[in-house]
Order: sequence, then C-alpha cells, then structure tokens
Amino acid sequence: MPVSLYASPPGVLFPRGSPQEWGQAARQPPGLLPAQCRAFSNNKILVELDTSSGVATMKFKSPPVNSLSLDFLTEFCISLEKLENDRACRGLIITSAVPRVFSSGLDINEMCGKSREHYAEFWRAVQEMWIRLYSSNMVTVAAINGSSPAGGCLIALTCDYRIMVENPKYIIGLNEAQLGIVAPFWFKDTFVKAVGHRVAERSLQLGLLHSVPEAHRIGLVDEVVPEEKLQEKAAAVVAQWLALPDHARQLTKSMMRKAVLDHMLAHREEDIQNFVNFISKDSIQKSLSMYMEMLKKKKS
Ligand SMILES: CCCCCCCCCCC/C=C/C(=O)SCCNC(=O)CCNC(=O)[C@H](O)C(C)(C)COP(=O)(O)OP(=O)(O)OC[C@H]1O[C@@H](n2cnc3c(N)ncnc32)[C@H](O)[C@@H]1OP(=O)(O)O
Repeated sequence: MPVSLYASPPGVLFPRGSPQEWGQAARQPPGLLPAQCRAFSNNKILVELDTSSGVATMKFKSPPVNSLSLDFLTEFCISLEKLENDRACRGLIITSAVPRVFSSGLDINEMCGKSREHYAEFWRAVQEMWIRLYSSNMVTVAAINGSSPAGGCLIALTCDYRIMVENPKYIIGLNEAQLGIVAPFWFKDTFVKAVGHRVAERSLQLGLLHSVPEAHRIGLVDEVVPEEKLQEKAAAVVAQWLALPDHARQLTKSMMRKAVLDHMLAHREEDIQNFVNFISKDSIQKSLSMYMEMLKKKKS
C-alpha cells in the first residue's frame, strides 16, 4: 500500500469539470501502443504509462521552449495528479519533446503587464506544481535533453534524480538574478539540498547558467549521458529505485523533504503576496521587459 506523503495537497488550482474528461479526446487510437501501454495527452504534455514496469514518461511538448505558462502549469499538475492516483504508476520520467530545450522556465509573459490577481493565480500554480512534484510518492527522474534555466532547472531539482544529455550548447541553473529578479526561498532550499550551501550561494548570487560538465561537477545533475542513451539510462535508474519496497523509499523521501516542504506550506500565502508585490514594481517590470527584448534581439 503506497504511503501518502501529503495525502491531500491543496487542489485550489484545478479548473472545474471532471478530471475524467481531460485528455480523453487525445488518447492514442487503439493499436498504436503496445497492450501494456496507456497514454493521455493535452495541449502541452504527453504521458505514456507502461503498466508492466509501472513507469510513466511525461514529455513536455509546448514549442518553442516549453515555457511554464499558467496553462502549462495547470496541465502539468493535472497530469501529476492523474499519475499519483493511478495505482499502476510508481515511477515517472520527465523529459522534453521539444528539440534542444527541456524547459525555459516560467513564462515571462505571465509576469509582465498583468493584474495583481493574475500574478497571484500564476504564482499559486507555480507553487502547486512544486508541491505536487516535491511530495510525490512516485520515483521521479528528470531526463534533461536540453537547456533548462530557472523554473526548468527547478523542475529537475524537484525530482529524485537528474540525468542530462552531454551537449556543449545546453545550460542549466537558477539564473533569476540575471533577470533582475530573485529566486524565492523554496527554489533556494531545493537547490541547496542538491548542491550544498556554498555552491548554491555563489550560483544564485551570480545567476549562473552552468554547462553540462560543470553542472555534473557541482552535483546539480547526477549523471551525464549521450543523447541516444538518455531514455535507457532513465529507465534503468527508475528500475533501480523501484526495486526497494515502496513504503521504505517513500517514508525516507518524506523524511528527507519534510522540513523544506513544511516551511513552504507554512508560508504559502505570504509567499504569494511577496511575489505579487515584487513583480508589480515598476523597476521589476522594466527589468523583465528589457530581458525579453534582449532574448528577441539575440535571434536577429
Ligand atoms: C523579497 C523576495 C521576493 C521574491 C519574490 C519572487 C520573485 C520572482 C521569482 C520569479 C522566479 C522566476 C523563475 C523563472 O523561471 S523566470 C524565466 C527565466 N528563463 C530564462 O531566463 C530563459 C530565457 N530563454 C532562453 O535563455 C532561451 O530561450 C533558451 C536557452 C531556453 C532557448 O534558446 P533558443 O535559442 O532555442 O530559443 P529563443 O531564445 O530564440 O526563444 C524562442 C522564443 O521563446 C521565447 N522565450 C524564451 N524563453 C522564454 C520564457 N521563459 N518565457 C517566455 N518566452 C520565452 C523567446 O523570447 C523567443 O520568442 P520569439 O520567437 O517571439 O522571439
């Protein structure tokens, strides 16, 4: 019997309507998948569950860069909830179907020129995503097949294990400071837990985006593999973790993560207010607009 880490995470995010309706239309037609495979999909995420191994693969498919918009986060949380409630699913591999990018992090458009109500709703969705993934009963592995700045890096850090593809063009890190914004305490805590205080402090203050070998050296990613080995390696890692009795692994995970999770849950509303006040400042809006301009100029 799986042990519930946080039996009933706050489900304030979800839209009304039956969760059963979601994804039905996008189900794979019969015959395309092996008998032990089930799939569901929405606009931004595809999930395939291999019921024989109990492992689901979640693929982000929101081009151009899998940015974490409110819609994306909502679909991500609904997908996580479906898998969490599915007794056939014990492990989850998260990866990208978009070439060269795992996720570009929070969608900056959601943080520019919107109302305070919108910022609050958006931030609650970001929190919800982190709470669900960080407290998941499943074994979670990030198979990072592209660049993964800021919120993209947070998703990877929130998993139990990170494997990244070796590619000189890929970068990963919490670069918020470079945008003139601040990684909130629970981003920082998640990072510190992975790499230690000194490495996290330097990396956060400088807003560093690390190359793959450097990310490996500092412990931000656990393993580096060639692209063609990524899925095989991720499957092997999940299998290794799933070989342990669920209750022992889950209780250990819960124990290791409890302090960070409890801290966040205790300050959730305050964190939303901090975000709304911070992001509404004219100076921050200006920084974000300039950053978006810079991204666009880089292309031309
Ligand atoms: C007192 C303390 C209180 C604290 C309160 C909290 C404070 C706020 C906390 C906020 C935390 C924020 C977390 C984040 O995640 S912010 C997002 C940071 N992300 C980035 O910096 C990544 C930016 N993108 C890139 O570096 C590259 O796009 C990338 C390497 C990912 C891919 O490069 P590539 O060359 O393949 O693609 P392009 O750069 O050409 O991009 C294609 C189009 O996508 C747009 N784009 C990219 N990233 C984003 C994004 N994050 N949001 C929205 N849009 C994005 C880009 O502009 C291009 O658009 P166009 O085609 O229209 O030009």
